[in-house]
Amino acid sequence: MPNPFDAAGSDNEQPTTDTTFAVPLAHAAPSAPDSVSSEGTSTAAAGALVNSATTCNSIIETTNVVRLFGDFVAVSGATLSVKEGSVTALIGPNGSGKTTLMLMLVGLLAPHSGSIKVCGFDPVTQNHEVRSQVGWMPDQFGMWDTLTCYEALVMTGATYRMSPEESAQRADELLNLVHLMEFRGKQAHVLSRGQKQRLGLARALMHRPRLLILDEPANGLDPRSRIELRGIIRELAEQGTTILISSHVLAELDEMVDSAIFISGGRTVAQETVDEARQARSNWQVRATDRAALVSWLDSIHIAFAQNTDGSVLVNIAGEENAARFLKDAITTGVPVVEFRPQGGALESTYLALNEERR
Ligand SMILES: Nc1ncnc2c1ncn2[C@@H]1O[C@H](COP(=O)(O)OP(=O)(O)OP(=O)(O)O)[C@@H](O)[C@H]1O
Repeated sequence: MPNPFDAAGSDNEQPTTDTTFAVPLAHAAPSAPDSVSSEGTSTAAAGALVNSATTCNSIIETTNVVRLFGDFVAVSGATLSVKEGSVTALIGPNGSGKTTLMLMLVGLLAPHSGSIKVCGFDPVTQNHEVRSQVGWMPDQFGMWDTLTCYEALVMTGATYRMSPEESAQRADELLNLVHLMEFRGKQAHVLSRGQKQRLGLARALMHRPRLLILDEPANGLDPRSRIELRGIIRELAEQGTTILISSHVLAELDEMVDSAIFISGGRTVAQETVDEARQARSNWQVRATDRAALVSWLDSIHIAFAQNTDGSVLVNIAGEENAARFLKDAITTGVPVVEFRPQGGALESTYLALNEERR
């Protein structure tokens, strides 16, 4: 039976690649710290897999999670907490361990040490419970290529023990949501990369998961589809779905998420809200129609600045309140400011600062 989670491979495989879809719904016991096999891990009795949740404040809690591949430490200490109902970004450079961590959260890889709780359940020993509540969209699309889009979704519904009627209805609802209705009867292999991403998202949403984990979902999407994806994510969040999303496009995340977890070298290094990140920004770009007047005013108030090639200047002001005061003073003084904005996105600033520290 197809695996809606796209099972991870063994230690020698890249775990993000979909390799097998044969997952019985009643599972065998785990043998951590090996990779959780596609044959599954939980001793939970097979039953309806569609989300029927209890509530908790932190939907994800991890403490000192470590994952090795042979001698290589891919995740060396991940400690994080994701609040129920939030949209949280997982941000880090290439190879920092984001996918490995996500695979452990969804129960497709077992940690070597540390603890993981996803809505109170251990993804290894309570794999069945975790899967019933989590929708997982891997960064690489693996779909049963010969199935049509509609069949692929209905098949996913079956793996979650949804009734044929419910699966059929949900499949059409989701094909509409991700704008793939015109491909409903087309085999998945004819889809473009971006269309496959969208089908992957629909698949992850089939069982109305309480928690959605998305690994670089915007990969391969055109600008319009990216905007739509942001809309879908915000809408799901408004409906109460908790979302953990990894992406390298930080400017997009600024608009999409409430908070971010930063990971570097396999270790979680910071967690902050987007509001906090905005507050922490200190580089502001100012442009005036009369540049000489701007420069002379900055000199008179002893504010250091750097001149940009586009005619604007860069000033360093700590905190948004000070920035607002600076702008008010400039205008009151008669400096003809036409542009005043923070340089770089909120999360980008934190990301750069954190990675600068590590250099
Ligand atoms: N199955 C595996 N076997 C050996 N090494 C692995 C395996 N999976 C991941 N790694 C290594 O673990 C590290 C973390 O990989 P991971 O895919 O989690 O990073 P990432 O942060 O998701 O990167 P990216 O942003 O490029 O997608 C990398 O150095 C990677 O080569």
